[in-house]
Amino acid sequence: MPLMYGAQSEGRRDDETMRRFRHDRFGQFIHWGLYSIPAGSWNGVTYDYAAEFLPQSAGIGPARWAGLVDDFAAPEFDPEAWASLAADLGARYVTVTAKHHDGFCLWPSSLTDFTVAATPRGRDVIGELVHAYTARGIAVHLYYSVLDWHHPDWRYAISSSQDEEAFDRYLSYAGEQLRELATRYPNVRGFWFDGTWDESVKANGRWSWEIECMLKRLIPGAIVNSRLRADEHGARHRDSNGALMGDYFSGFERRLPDPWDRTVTAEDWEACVTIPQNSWGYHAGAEVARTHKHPLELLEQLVQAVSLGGNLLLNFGPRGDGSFAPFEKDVVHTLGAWLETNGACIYGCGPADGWDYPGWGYYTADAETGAVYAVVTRIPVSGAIALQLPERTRVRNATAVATGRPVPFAVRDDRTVRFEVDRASVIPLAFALEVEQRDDTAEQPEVNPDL
Ligand SMILES: C[C@@H]1N[C@@H](c2nc3ccccc3[nH]2)[C@H](O)[C@@H]1O
Repeated sequence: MPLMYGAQSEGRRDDETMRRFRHDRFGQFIHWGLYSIPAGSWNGVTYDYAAEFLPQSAGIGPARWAGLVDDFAAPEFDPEAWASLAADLGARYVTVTAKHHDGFCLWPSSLTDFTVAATPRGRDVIGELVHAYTARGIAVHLYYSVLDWHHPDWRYAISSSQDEEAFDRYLSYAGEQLRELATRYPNVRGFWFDGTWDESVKANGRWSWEIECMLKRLIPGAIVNSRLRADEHGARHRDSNGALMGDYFSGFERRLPDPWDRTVTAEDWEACVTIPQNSWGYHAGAEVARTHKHPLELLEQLVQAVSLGGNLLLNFGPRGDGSFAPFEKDVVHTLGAWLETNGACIYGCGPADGWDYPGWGYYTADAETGAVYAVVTRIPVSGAIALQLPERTRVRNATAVATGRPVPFAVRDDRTVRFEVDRASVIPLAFALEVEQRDDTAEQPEVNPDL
């Protein structure tokens, strides 16, 4: 159907900025704001729901919530230390909350007083972070919530002409804030939109089209996630013709596609996940919870995402004072150390065409060289890893990515090779496979069944 405000382009972007985003594969999400101070509790009551939802959970109105501005002193906020942490994690980009649903701005916006400028130290948090991350070669994306609980003209739905006039004022405010962000911080790489599911926003597809045009005019090559967009019929993420809007699909929140779902490889996409079960902002309960994910679970999610052609955005919620909790530092050390020696199977990689999901782990392939990686995350009781090869494919040799040492394997038949894996191996265990195509006339591979 003809659309005025559908997808602005067809297919994958192939410019340098998007190729870099695709190559990066791994990003760090940062949720930090006023919600980080109460950390899920209010007036002595702890609310289990996500910490950044405390105003809703505890019924705190905007005026009372704004009282937290005086407490946002952040004595431990150290942008260079945050950038070092991102580098240690192995993240190639960071997405930082410039404004979350509560409407508090982490930059000194001229459009409202509800910003860091009103805090005791008045630091331009976004400006200092953009400088520190960029200086470390880490790209920055700015998170912006269209949903805004603080602004008096926010509406969930439009049911009167007064609502329409108010919400038009709100969209003008949000549009000017986004212009301000793109103008103040022109070297950010992208914008991560959220809070766009309400009827009021879905009814304003033209506004979302104009925002995408404006940001890409102010910052040529800027990357925008699909959550910003609605078309004129209210279709989100993909327009009414099914075409992806924005530059990558960002509908996977606290979940990944199934490891065998190859349909997702048709688009660029990113999944965002938390370390606790469900809190993006710092929740004091997470420090003692036994429910947050083990670092190796998170690492497996990264490998799974790459095996399906996606990026993983892993969330960290700094405490109100600007420090990071020990359980988050554990994740940084575990993932960073593994990526230090195994990053070849992640950065610059994507799906390994023709290599079906094996169950014991994932296959990835280097997008440039075609090198295939087998990444083992579950060692079978037999200790034997069987690889089902694509047709007419031969494995010439295999090396352990972490050590570079050759790894023996048995050719079981013309479609199966088998590795013996030490069950005490540190997993994920990545093998680099040198493969070649066999033509039909070539001799059958030498089978050594007794291995
Ligand atoms: C990326 C994540 N998206 C926000 C969000 N808001 C929601 C409202 C309803 C249901 C799920 C939500 N996730 C979370 O607070 C976080 O910022």
